[in-house]
Amino acid sequence: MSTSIEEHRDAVAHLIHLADARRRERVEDVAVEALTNPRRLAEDVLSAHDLPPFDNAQMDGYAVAAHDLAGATPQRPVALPVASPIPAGADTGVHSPGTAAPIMTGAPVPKGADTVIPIEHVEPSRFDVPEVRFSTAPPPGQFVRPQGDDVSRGALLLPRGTWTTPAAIGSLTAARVRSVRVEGELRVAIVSSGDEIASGQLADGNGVALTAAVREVGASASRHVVRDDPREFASLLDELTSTSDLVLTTGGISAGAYEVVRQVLEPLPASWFDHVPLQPAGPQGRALRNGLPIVCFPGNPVSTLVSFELFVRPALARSCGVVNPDRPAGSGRLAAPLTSPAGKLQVRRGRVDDDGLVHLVGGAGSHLLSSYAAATHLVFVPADADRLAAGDTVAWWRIATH
Ligand SMILES: Nc1nc2c(c(=O)[nH]1)N[C@H]1C(S)=C(S)[C@@H](COP(=O)(O)OP(=O)(O)OC[C@H]3O[C@@H](n4cnc5c(N)ncnc54)[C@H](O)[C@@H]3O)O[C@H]1N2
Ligand code: MOO
Repeated sequence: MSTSIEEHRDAVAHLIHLADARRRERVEDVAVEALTNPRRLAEDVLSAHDLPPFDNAQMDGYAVAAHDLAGATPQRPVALPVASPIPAGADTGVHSPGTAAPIMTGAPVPKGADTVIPIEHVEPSRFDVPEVRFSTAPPPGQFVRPQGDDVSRGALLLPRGTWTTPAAIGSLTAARVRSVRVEGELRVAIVSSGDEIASGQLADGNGVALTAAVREVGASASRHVVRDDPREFASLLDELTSTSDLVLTTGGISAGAYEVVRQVLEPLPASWFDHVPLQPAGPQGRALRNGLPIVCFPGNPVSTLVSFELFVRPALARSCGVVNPDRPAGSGRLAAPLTSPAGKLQVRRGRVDDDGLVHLVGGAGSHLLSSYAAATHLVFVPADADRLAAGDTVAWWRIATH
């Protein structure tokens, strides 16, 4: 009895779990500016500074001492002479009592002033006048962002386990943290096999596509090409054992005479190479070699990408901390009839229109990569159906993100 799609998916998820454990064994110091992919902080980060670093204005307006405006009303406004203006970037100065100093958003509030009056509440609403009037008594502290309001010196800035999102990186940079200790990245090696690829007769479309797919979920990827030579493949795997957490191979697993991936890996104790009831991407494989998890995809380009979507992407995205690791799923009515191999789950490429109708894009052939590129959805035709009529309901995953 052949392995079910679910069994293979679960076994691959276990391999990715092992890959994730390899990743977690490593921590490294990384420059904050180099944190392009989200990483997990491996330790608490404390702030060495108050943020904001000084009391500063929240509004463009006038800095005053609130007690100078005590008793101000529209009927009895208080007039104050205008002091020197304070732009953002100025040093913290000293406020002259009984004056109002023009102050810009973010500029340091001078010692002795405690309140900012927005320019629109000042009469006249201008900075280039010798005197201004105020017709309300503000509460002390109004529109002043106090030193240390966001985080105070010595306090926890970001706890261990935080993902380095743009906000986290911004926060670290604001606190002048230059590098942080983070958990290792999940390093995925992508190995394309085949003399036709190694010689350049065909371009390594699969390797480049998988590299992009792996990076898209936040793992790091390296791309390698080997000839149909078992020794070359084995020696590359030896090398990858210390530099990678997971290997994805493409090609070399079916029934031909030069199936290098299968030849090298199938004899290993934990290996499995067989077909799952799926079209395309029927032939599949997996192995564990010297502790290195390896997932093997068929070489046809559509088969490779469908394999990645079904068997690897959800678990890999979960390991990389993606909040919604599964593709958005739904269902809709077919725009036209189709036929499908009985007994196999068929995965077609499609688009869903504004009315929810599902249109197939291109044929079922696993070499039709440009139709895959034109599609926005994977469309699933159940194993128990060998034909469907227009109007029948099919399930889909939305694969387009742009
Ligand atoms: N006698 C049988 N032949 C085949 C069977 C079968 O069951 N019995 N299965 C077919 C199916 S289905 C598939 S899928 C392929 C899988 O074969 P492999 O995984 O061994 O892949 P290759 O033979 O190496 O290549 C298949 C195809 O893909 C092209 N390819 C390979 N690598 C790349 C790459 N990196 N970039 C772009 N294109 C690539 C390669 O040139 C071939 O055209 O086996 C069928 N045969
Ligand atoms: O399963 Mo193959 O992946 O049909 O082309």
